[in-house]
Amino acid sequence: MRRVLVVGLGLIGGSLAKNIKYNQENECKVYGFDNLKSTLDYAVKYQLIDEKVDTFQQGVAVADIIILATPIHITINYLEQLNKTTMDRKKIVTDVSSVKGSIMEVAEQLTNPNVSFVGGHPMAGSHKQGIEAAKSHLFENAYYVLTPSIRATEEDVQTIQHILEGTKSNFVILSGAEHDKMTGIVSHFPHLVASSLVHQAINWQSEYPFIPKLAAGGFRDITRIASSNPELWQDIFFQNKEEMLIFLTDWIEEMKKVQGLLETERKEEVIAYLKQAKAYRDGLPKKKKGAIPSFYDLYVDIYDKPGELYKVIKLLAEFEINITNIQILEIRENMTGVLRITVQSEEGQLTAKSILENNGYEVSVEE
Ligand SMILES: NC(=O)c1ccc[n+]([C@@H]2O[C@H](COP(=O)([O-])OP(=O)(O)OC[C@H]3O[C@@H](n4cnc5c(N)ncnc54)[C@H](O)[C@@H]3O)[C@@H](O)[C@H]2O)c1
Ligand SMILES: O=C(O)C(=O)C[C@]1(C(=O)O)C=C[C@@H](O)C=C1
Repeated sequence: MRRVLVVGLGLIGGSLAKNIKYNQENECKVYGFDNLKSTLDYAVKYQLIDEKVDTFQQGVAVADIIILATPIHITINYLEQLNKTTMDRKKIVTDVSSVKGSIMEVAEQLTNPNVSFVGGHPMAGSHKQGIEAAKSHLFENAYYVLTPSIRATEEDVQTIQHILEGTKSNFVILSGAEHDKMTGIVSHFPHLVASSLVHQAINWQSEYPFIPKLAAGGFRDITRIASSNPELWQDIFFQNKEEMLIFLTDWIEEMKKVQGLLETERKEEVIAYLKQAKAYRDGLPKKKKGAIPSFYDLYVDIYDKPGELYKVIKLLAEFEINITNIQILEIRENMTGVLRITVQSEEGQLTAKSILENNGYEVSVEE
């Protein structure tokens, strides 16, 4: 039995712990540590882990594999602690941090011969935080970046991939620098822009108090991520500060260019600008599901209450949405669970999403 320790049982750590516990039950025993007692108690109560440990060091002593799923600066601190810890055998250590450069800088300096570090970052998440938001299917079809340190062997990388097999994510090996450049572009910098758009609304709010009422689909879509955990994102911005500053300079230049186009009434160029953006956005790869033809799935959060499943199905039936598959992904006593509903077309998927959302359900789809 491999002993896996997950440190930090929030959204990401909780999701990974749950996933490993249920997919590797014959191969792995999952230990959990979190410095919030209520989180640790929750993990035990709802069986996201097999056993809790009371201190980081206690967990390290028992573990063969360690997953650090804490805020980035704390993960760096734990790496430094691991370096100083005497160990009787080798431990494979991975993390989930959204920034890899600063983590790898520390990881490459580790001198403890028993620590083999393989950096990790699942490219999926949510604006929610904490163990209550953990979902074992969170990483399905997502890319999962691995950044092995110099000391990690090919076999160590394979071991990490093996214990994470049940996430059904796609592993890709990148250097820390490649990772931070690309995630800076498609994740970190967009976050700053989303928050700045909200600030723009706030700044005009006193003059136009009706603004929030007009904030319909567009504003909500583009600013969803501004509802994320501010401490986490502050950490990400500063850990990837060099790249963020480069993108900020690029963005200001770009905005000045667009400002010029508007001021000088260059309508054709504005159409070309929007067309190019549309073509790129429309062409983003859809998440594929292997050799099986396209599915149109919706993930619906439901409560463990009698009649919940019936209510969802009834709603969709009333609007003549044809369901081709339905699966309860996880539901435990007194806890929210997730329903995966498959419909026949993209149109059906979007209609079902808006029907369910209008009836108070939280729904996500893979776009
Ligand atoms: N949120 C996302 O979308 C996302 C996606 C991929 C990766 N990540 C990365 O995952 C990591 C965790 O983020 P999250 O979204 O799960 O945050 P979270 O707030 O949901 O979870 C963090 C957990 O770490 C615990 N923790 C804090 N300090 C600790 C300490 N000293 N010792 C032990 N536990 C401690 C907290 O109590 C909490 O349970 C971050 O490094 C982040 O960059 C986040
Ligand atoms: O979906 C969201 O809310 C996210 O912000 C998830 C997201 C992303 O940018 O895609 C955010 C940070 C992570 O490191 C990985 C994924």
